[in-house]
Amino acid sequence: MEEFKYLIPEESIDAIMDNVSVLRDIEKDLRHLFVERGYLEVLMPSFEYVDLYNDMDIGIDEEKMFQYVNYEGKRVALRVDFTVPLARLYCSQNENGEKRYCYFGKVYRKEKRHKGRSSEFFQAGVELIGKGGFAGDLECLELVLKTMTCLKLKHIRIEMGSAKFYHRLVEIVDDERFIDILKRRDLSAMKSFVESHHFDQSIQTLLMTLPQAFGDVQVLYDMKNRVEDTLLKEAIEELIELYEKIPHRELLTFDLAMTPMMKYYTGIMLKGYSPYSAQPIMNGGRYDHLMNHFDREVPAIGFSYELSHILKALEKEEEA
Ligand SMILES: N[C@@H](Cc1c[nH]c[nH+]1)C(=O)O
Repeated sequence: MEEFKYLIPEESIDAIMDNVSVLRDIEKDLRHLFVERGYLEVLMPSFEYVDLYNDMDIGIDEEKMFQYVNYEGKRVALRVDFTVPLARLYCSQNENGEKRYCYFGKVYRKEKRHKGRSSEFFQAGVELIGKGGFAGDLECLELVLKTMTCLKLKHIRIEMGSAKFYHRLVEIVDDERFIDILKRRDLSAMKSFVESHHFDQSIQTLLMTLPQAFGDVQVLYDMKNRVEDTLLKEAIEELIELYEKIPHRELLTFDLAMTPMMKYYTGIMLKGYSPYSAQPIMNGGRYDHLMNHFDREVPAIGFSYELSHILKALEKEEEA
């Protein structure tokens, strides 16, 4: 036993020792900004019923949850997401109208094979509940851009996509294989896929350009001229409108091939990238139907930073 006593389970990678003070500084600055903007800090419980996440079909497989069976014989999981419990909180407290929440804490997502990857994600995020449409999107995006200075990273890029665009496209294409091809941005697979279907000409051209439909706002203008479907056009126009109204938009780029990280996204989607992090340092988006699960119609939008990814990116950026 002696030689095993320093071993740790593969779910744990070692403690964060360096730069904890940097992490706390970032957290402090973000908290200050969120609270100043009217976001109420909440400390959410670490445990939720597995059924809550499953019934809301958020797109995180059950195998990714750390679970146990409690005394009631019900399965309980360590928190895998903050957005879902906050939607529950809003509905269970019978809230109405706009509510702004912010949070700092960990979510736990099991990796299949760990490959040195952590299963603990330290998130700092906000949820803006009850503010729909353009006004809500604008408030959220402005806040994202405002937070940039808190992160201490010199190089950041914010990518925007649209779940509305994605869902409509999936509906039109009506073949599951399309999703995987899109995720891989595999041009030759897309070509064979298109050839094996009888889509009309405009959809064919759209699908073939999609894997490379990322970049500055010009991508949106080009794609807008290319699509004929009303919903697809609307989704692109939403992004363009936001871009045109937002100040300090230099950091914004677009990706129409973005696939939703979470199944609950219904409108704009946001991802933050650092050249020094393989994984996104921020994820977010609009989720207008999540609260239907509680028989409520409440629009909402939010985002969360992955503080441990940011910390690692900072270390690498400094080295470089
Ligand atoms: N909960 C999402 C991020 C998010 C917050 N609000 C909306 N989306 C995630 O963990 O990726």
